[in-house]
Amino acid sequence: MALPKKVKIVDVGPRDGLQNEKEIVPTKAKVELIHRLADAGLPVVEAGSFVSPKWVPQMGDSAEIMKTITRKAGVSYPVLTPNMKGFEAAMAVNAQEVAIFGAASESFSQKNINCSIAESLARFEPIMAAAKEKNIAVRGYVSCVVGCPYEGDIAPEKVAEVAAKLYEMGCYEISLGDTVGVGTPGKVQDMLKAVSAVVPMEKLAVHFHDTYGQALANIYAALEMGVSVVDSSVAGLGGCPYAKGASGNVATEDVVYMLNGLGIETGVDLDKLCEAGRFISHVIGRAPASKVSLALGARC
Ligand SMILES: CC(C)(COP(=O)([O-])OP(=O)([O-])OC[C@H]1O[C@@H](n2cnc3c(N)ncnc32)[C@H](O)[C@@H]1OP(=O)([O-])[O-])[C@@H](O)C(=O)NCCC(=O)NCCSC(=O)C[C@@](C)(O)CC(=O)[O-]
Repeated sequence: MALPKKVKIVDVGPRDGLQNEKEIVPTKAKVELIHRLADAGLPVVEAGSFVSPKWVPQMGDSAEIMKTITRKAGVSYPVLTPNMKGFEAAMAVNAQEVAIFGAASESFSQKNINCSIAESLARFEPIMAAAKEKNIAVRGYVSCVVGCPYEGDIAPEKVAEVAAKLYEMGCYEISLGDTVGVGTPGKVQDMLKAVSAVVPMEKLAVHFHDTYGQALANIYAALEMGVSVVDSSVAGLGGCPYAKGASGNVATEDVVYMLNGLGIETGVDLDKLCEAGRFISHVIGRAPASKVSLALGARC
């Protein structure tokens, strides 16, 4: 299949990235990062997460962030909402898009959101109903689409089953998360084949962590199958607090560089993006986990 001409990049750095930092990043720096990402041309910047602050204290300032950011026209700022409490909190600060998050692994579902897959879907029902009434877009995540930190390999059919349920419930897009980054291109294509049999390919996004250095190859494999939405994290920030050892998402800088090389349009300014990555890396006291950012930095 021909590669897509355009790819939508969803930068999840301010959420997926910063939720896993040991030190809590100051709210002011998160706001600045979100502004810089929007200014670099990212059409979607995941801004925070309305989960329990006892579970993920790093996201405890999401309401403050949503109240403080200047929202750029044409940019979406989704936030995670695991239940009605989170959804209502997100509505109180005028979120226009939310994301619900389930898993294809029972064990991961229990560790991450303290309930079974079936219970999680039941919790999402009232969110979907309320979102429909308020005209709020809902994105659906499925974690552990290739492997699980507790159960090992996950069957593509199980991923397809959960993705189909989220799609039938009304999610406008389903993001397929390789939470622990164990996927390789063949496995990713097998998984996408199963999922696209029940959810249209144009409604699917891929979300790869780069733990084993496979993320770019996996993205290319997904593009070959017709996927045109890619999640990534500026400077390769992140990991999941309930997936020990998982490294950050693939770096947005590296994805943009690859897509530029393929002649695929993203609307993202690579220089501004690298600046945003260096900014947040300076705040957290680490070099960016983006090879492209390091290579371009070395040339300056
Ligand atoms: C889902 C819950 C809340 C269930 O947690 P629970 O303990 O089962 O919930 P509960 O309803 O029994 O409530 C317990 C306490 O939490 C409070 N609470 C309950 N809900 C909320 C809320 N929304 N906001 C704030 N507070 C909340 C509630 O008020 C109560 O407070 P207490 O009475 O003890 O003081 C919990 O398990 C949780 O917060 N988990 C966090 C999960 C998380 O954030 N994981 C990381 C994001 S997912 C991810 O990274 C993967 C992804 C998406 O990137 C894709 C991939 O890579 O695979």
